Amino acid sequence: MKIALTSAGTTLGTPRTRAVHRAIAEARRGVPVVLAARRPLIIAPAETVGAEGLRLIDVLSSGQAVLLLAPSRAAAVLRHEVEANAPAIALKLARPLIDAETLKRAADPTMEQILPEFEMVDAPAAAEAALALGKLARLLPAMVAAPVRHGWASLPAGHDLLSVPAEDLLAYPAELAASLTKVAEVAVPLDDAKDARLIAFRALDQGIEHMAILVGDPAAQTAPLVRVHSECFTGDLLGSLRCDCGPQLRGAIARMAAEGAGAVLYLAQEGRGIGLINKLRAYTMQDRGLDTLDANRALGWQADERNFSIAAAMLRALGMTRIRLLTNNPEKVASLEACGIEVVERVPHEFAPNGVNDAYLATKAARFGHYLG
Ligand SMILES: Nc1nc2c(ncn2[C@@H]2O[C@H](COP(=O)(O)OP(=O)(O)OP(=O)(O)O)[C@@H](O)[C@H]2O)c(=O)[nH]1
Ligand SMILES: [Zn+2]
Repeated sequence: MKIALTSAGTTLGTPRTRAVHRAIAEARRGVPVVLAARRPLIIAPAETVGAEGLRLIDVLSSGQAVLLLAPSRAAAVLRHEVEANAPAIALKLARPLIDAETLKRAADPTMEQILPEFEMVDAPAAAEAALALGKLARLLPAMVAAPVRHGWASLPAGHDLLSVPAEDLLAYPAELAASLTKVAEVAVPLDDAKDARLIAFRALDQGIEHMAILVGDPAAQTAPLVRVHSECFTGDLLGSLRCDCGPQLRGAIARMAAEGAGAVLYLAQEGRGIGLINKLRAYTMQDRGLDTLDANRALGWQADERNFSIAAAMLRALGMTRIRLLTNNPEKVASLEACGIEVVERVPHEFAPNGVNDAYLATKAARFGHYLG
């Protein structure tokens, strides 16, 4: 099959999310994809593209090849300031594209920073969508990109690449929230709340499920107690002392049990939406002296990449649009209200520092504006 035919979203009336899911799978394997736009690009993540992928880009593209980075990462690689609000910064790459290892190091500040001098050039128009694909794939937001060669669609078999519309990548977060469906509901008595039920929500995104943990019958209350909790493998499951997530999760459930009702939304948005592996990389940067916010930025991510429209959609499906929110985070309140949820009260959810997470909590107060201590 040739490139033009694989552009899902327009063929057979398939939802526009389908091309994005396929592109995510290709990106994670390091296979280049065509970014369909007025000036189409062939792109692949710096983190996963190997020698073979780079060779394919060389064959299928012409014109200036670049490495696209988020401004916060580009500034470190270039060793000078860049426009912080630019959608992406482009660094010139010489052809043939041969050095996959250097590209990986340029993407990843946790690796040894043996880097050549890079030169900044104008970013292509579709650069933001290219970086969006890296982020959706939970890879480092660093993409190799080059203009698609004229006549690319008539290349021999074996060179057929998936094509994904740039606009579909940018529209994806909103499409995702709209795709949520309730798929299972069952009683699961918990240590801290015997009268608990789990309701699973599935979005059209590769099987990551979001859970609602209901204690009692919160929807029957005029403004039930709700905790919107982002998944934390290290804190929730392993009891990591680096954060406060474990005590916040168990504490929320215990409090709801004491009140007789409440709901915890357990969102598959690990590491404030950057994914577990990137959170572990952010921890490495924190061990080198950065705080939690600057560590995210050093990797090319924003401080908080969560999509709270998913939480709002779940609350609506559960019949809870007027809530008391257990949180210390003013952004969470604002984000939910922006999605149409009425937060009638913010209920503090503070736990004492444990000797390891003290600086993390202090940063949340000082730099994220959390109501703490
Ligand atoms: N990127 C990153 N994520 C972290 C770090 N520490 C914890 N997290 C993640 O932060 C998320 C926890 O956020 P929440 O519990 O919703 O907390 P919050 O936004 O700080 O607000 P509260 O409602 O007050 O707790 C989880 O997904 C954790 O994995 C870190 O150092 N870096
Ligand atoms: Zn945590």
